[in-house]
Amino acid sequence: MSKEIPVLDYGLLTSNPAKFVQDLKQAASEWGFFFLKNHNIPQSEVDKNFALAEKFFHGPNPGDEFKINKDNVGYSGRWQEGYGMDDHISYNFSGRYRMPMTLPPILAADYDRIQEFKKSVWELALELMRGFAIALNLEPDHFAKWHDFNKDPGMNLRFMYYPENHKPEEGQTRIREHSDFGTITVLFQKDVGGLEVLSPSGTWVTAPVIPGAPLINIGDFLQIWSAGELKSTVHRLTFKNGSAERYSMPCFVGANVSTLYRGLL
Ligand SMILES: O=C(O)CCC(=O)C(=O)O
Ligand SMILES: [Fe+2]
Repeated sequence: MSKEIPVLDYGLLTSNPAKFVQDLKQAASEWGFFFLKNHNIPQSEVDKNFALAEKFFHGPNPGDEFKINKDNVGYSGRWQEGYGMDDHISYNFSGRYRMPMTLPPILAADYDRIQEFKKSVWELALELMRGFAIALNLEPDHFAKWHDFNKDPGMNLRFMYYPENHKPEEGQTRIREHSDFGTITVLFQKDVGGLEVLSPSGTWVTAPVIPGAPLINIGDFLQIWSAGELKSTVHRLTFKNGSAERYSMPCFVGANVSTLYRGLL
């Protein structure tokens, strides 16, 4: 079993699909986490998002009207999560439909581009779901067919900012230990790492930042849906692992909001 988070080559999907599916299954059943290189999401778009996030989080507080709403869209300030102990700021671009004029002005101009970006991540996640289905001897669309981007996608693209904080108090974290609840998460990291992942042997392993390779993990629902074959793994960011300013961009991909999960199991 690998001591490090596996790095998968998406290029194998065309050159050697059987090997890709095998790697995918091994990574997801041992670690529940893997890096993916040679995917088709343009790095230039990822860079634009991080540049925008930097402008946004360093800009003025967007104000109450842009605070996170019942549709899980909007801004959350410091210490609003993790029972008041998590030190991060975020902006959630959930779902598919939203009028640009309701976005904070700094983000509004990029609305269409961000929706396109979400769609490209969504499509990548669907290809991975097909790989998982094949790996588990299910029909290829077994998971993917419940994820229709044109309906009511269970998607949240999140800009995250961890401010520099050299004096955290006892018990404070950047993001506390948790697993993600959906199907698949695709995490883009900028330049500063620090994410810790619980390894198969039960030790915390710090994920590197691999330029051009997002970190992908299985969510709770895919773990349940695969009868535990694919693992939803606990992860966290503590201050022990660094206090420098950090940007990340997780994209949480989940089944359509209208899906009655109970019927799928
Ligand atoms: O910022 C990160 O690297 C991880 C964020 C995360 O795990 C989450 O938002 O669920
Ligand atoms: Fe997470």
